[in-house]
Amino acid sequence: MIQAKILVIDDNKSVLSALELLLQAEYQTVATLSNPNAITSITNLASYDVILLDMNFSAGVNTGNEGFYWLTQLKALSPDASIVMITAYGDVEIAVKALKEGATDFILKPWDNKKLLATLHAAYKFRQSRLEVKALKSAHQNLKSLINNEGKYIIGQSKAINKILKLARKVACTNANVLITGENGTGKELIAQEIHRNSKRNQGILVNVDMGAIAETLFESELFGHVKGAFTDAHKDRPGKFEAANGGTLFLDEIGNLPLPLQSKLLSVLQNRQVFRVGSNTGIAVDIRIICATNGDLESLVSEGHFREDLLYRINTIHIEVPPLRDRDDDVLLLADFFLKKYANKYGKKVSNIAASAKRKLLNYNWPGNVRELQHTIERAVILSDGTILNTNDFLFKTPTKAKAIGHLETLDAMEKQMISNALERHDHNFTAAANQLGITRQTLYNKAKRYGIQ
Ligand SMILES: Nc1ncnc2c1ncn2[C@@H]1O[C@H](COP(=O)(O)OP(=O)(O)OP(=O)(O)O)[C@@H](O)[C@H]1O
Repeated sequence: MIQAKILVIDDNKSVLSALELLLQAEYQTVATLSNPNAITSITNLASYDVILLDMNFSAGVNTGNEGFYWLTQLKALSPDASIVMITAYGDVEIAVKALKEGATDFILKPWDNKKLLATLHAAYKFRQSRLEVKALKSAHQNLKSLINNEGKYIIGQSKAINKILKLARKVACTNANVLITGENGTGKELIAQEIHRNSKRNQGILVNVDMGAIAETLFESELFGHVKGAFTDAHKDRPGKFEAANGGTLFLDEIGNLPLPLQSKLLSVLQNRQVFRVGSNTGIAVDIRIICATNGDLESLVSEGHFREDLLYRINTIHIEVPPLRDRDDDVLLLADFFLKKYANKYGKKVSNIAASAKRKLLNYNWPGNVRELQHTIERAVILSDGTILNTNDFLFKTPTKAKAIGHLETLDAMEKQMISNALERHDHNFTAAANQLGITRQTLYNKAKRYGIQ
């Protein structure tokens, strides 16, 4: 017994009972309707998988026009149903018209039981595939919006970040290739996400390829895909990242790692907008926008002969340079606060603030690992915290803190204040050690720190 619901609409009562008898043996639910005007009163119409619809209802009329009318009504009320038309007055022309107007199939009266059952079964299968495609499409759509909006937004108020965001949003609506450079952990990937999110391609996905994480032997197949048998482990056809990013954006991180032979292949893809899977001579058209990133100096790689100059010019139509965090003082505390709230919430901690002295410590630190290091520092401190405030002791740095330049300070007082602050940071607020370094007594240091409001 097939777990499906069939509705038969025909004004001829003997046809209805014959069909009901035949179909009840095969299908779980069979309903009949002799007057099509009553379809609007069927509350669960959309739950019927297949509707078998007669084409003539008024006595003496056999044009089929009534059937076409009810076909349109049913399609509007239950767009996913498979509708099979049935008539005693059919010809090829009517059958073609019915299919064009959305019927799934067409049956002539008198019918052959076996053929009718086969037709209805095919119509039922067709409805199932249609529903599956619909579900997959919606899952795909959800997945895309999940990938594109991981909730990672750029936090920052420094001049540098504002300038970058302005530029990123400006170039987003074009198809220009973008090169993002900057030290590790400065937020290059977030900027690529921001560009994609603000572009017309945001209905497609942003595919991320970290060239630093792929073994060199796999580069080609990862990027361009392969066909079955192209190499020993190629057991089946597989699309590469270029094809996966079709209609969206391809983010090539650590582009400096791309070996020279593949640089030529990348250049050719960018020029011809088609990819060839490894082992295939058939080009596949791709519509993608490329964003590349590197923490290295591509100009130097070019002069050393490790990077193609023509490729560099192709990928750097727009160049975005992200400064290191140590040069974005205005962002440090904003980011620290953002990560504090994020991780306090994630780990269910009460901590909600950073002490003024600890803030100074964060500001005086060099952040060689940039925002990623700040993020991990705060996460660690939040996990280990017991109270509501993070103190200097919660931040332990292995590398030395940066000494704030004092050359630009204009008064002796300002210089002294900065020197005292630097010494205290360096010695983790150990007053004896800081006083030794400055060549003053502990008490003098204490008095001066108090006078300058250094805690
Ligand atoms: N301005 C920012 N606001 C919020 N989070 C940020 C910001 N910049 C970086 N991050 C976070 O810091 C981490 C590192 O950022 P991202 O991966 O974008 O840096 P990257 O420059 O691409 O690093 P790499 O060169 O190592 O690939 C990520 O978790 C990211 O979410």
